[in-house]
Parts: sequence; structure tokens; C-alpha cells
Amino acid sequence: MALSEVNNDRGELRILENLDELRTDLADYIAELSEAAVKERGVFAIALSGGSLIDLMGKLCEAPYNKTVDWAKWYIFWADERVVAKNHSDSNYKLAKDGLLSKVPIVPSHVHSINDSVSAEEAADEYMFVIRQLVKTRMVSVSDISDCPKFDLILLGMGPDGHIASLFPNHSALDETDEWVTFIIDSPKPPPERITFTLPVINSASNVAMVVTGESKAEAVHLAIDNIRPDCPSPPARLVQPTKGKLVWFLDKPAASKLDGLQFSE
Ligand SMILES: O=C(O)[C@H](O)[C@@H](O)[C@H](O)[C@H](O)COP(=O)(O)O
Repeated sequence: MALSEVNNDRGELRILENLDELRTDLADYIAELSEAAVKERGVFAIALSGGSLIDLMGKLCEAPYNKTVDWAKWYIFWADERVVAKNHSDSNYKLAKDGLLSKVPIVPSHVHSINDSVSAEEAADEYMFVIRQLVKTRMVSVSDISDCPKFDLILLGMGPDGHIASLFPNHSALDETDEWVTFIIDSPKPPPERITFTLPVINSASNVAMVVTGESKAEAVHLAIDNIRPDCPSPPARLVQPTKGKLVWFLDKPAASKLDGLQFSE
């Protein structure tokens, strides 16, 4: 049984009994957002991340979703990408292609991955240019309070250090407010070179989902969600605060185990 609770400040918390329930809830959530966006705008602009997220999205490749989702209307982006060849085992593109995109009828020209044959800086600039063109044609919507792209959904994982996308604790990329996409060459988690959406873009999305599982994330989940003392470290995940959009956390019980005021009966 899922324990679901709304926390006004930090978004909606969905705490799932086990990974199977989380996979189903996540697939339902994505399918519903896709349907709503296609109805309203004719397209669904979704940004993926790496890590366990793609595996947790796996139910989308199965019935009924593989038949009911309007895959031809999906436009795919990455909230962050490692600057490696697309066929490299570290590539977030490869992870998503192997685990999801090759299993459903996505239109290949709707898949917007980075240029893997240039430097991290050039890849970030080019990716921003690509997104700018798609904002112009409204394949990606635009925020009405800034000039930022407004993705229909940005899906993020979180590391045990509280990083999201490739925005790591105490890294200057967290302060980037001018660019939509920035690059880093010193990621504490290998590989070192990455591109990443900046916080203004993440916080301009219509929907942001944080998909976080496992006990190793419990402390970071607590620090990201609960009311913490000002002297506690504030992880990057705490800075995910969509200005007008909706934030939903998908957590399993181990990841939620250090949240204040939650007790699970066995
Ligand atoms: O490029 C990356 O390194 C990933 O995008 C990364 O940000 C990931 O989402 C988190 O580290 C959570 O990963 P797990 O869910 O596998 O723990």
C-alpha cells in the first residue's frame, strides 16, 4: 500500500511500499502528464536523467502504456548528460535508448541528445541552441515569467550527496542563472565532463519529478524535504522549487526512512 502525503512547501510526496509499486505509480504519472500535454499543446516535451531512473520507468515499455501512450508526440531531452560517445557505457543517452527509447515508437528526429564530438562547453552551447529553436516553434513551451523553456516534465534522480542532474553540492554551476544549459569538467562523480540544465530551467518546468530510492539517499531526502536548521547542509535537491509548476517526489520506504514525522508499520 502506498502512503501518500502532501507537503505544501516541498511538493507532493509519494512514498511507495516497494519498487514494483513505485514503477507502476511512476508510469501512471508520466502517462497522465503525456496525455494532458498532448491534449493541450499537441506535444509532450520530457527531459530525462541518468542513473536508476530509466530502469524505474521500465513499465512504460509494457502493456498498457506501450500501446496507450502517444509516443509520436514525445520530444525527448536530457536534464544532464555525460560528455562521452553516445555508444559509451557512461552515456545517459545510451542508457535511455537501450532501456526505453528503442522499445517504444518514439520518432527518432524527436530525440534531442547532445553532440558527443565536441568539448563540454561547445556541447552545452549547442544543446542550448537546439532547445532555443524548439522553444521558437513551441515544441517546448516557454515560461511566462522568464524567457526559460518550460518543459512539460523534467525527471530527476538524486545522488546520496543530494545532487540532481549534474548540479553537485558547492559547485559553481548551482549559481548559473544566465544560461539554460551549462557544463562542468570536474564532476565529483565520474565521468568528469558533463552538461546540465541549470536551476532556472529546472524550476521553470510545468512538472518536476524527483525519483529517489534506497537507504543511501535517506539522509539527503531528509535534508532536501524536511524543515532543517539553518546550519544544516542544504543539498542541491532542496533548490528544486518549480516557480509555477508542480513538484512530485517518488520515494520508496528506505529513501523516505529519515523523513520527520513518518512512521511505517511493518
Ligand atoms: O549523470 C548522472 O550521474 C545522473 O544523471 C545522476 O544525476 C543520477 O540521476 C543520480 O546520481 C541518481 O542516480 P541513481 O538513481 O542511480 O542513484
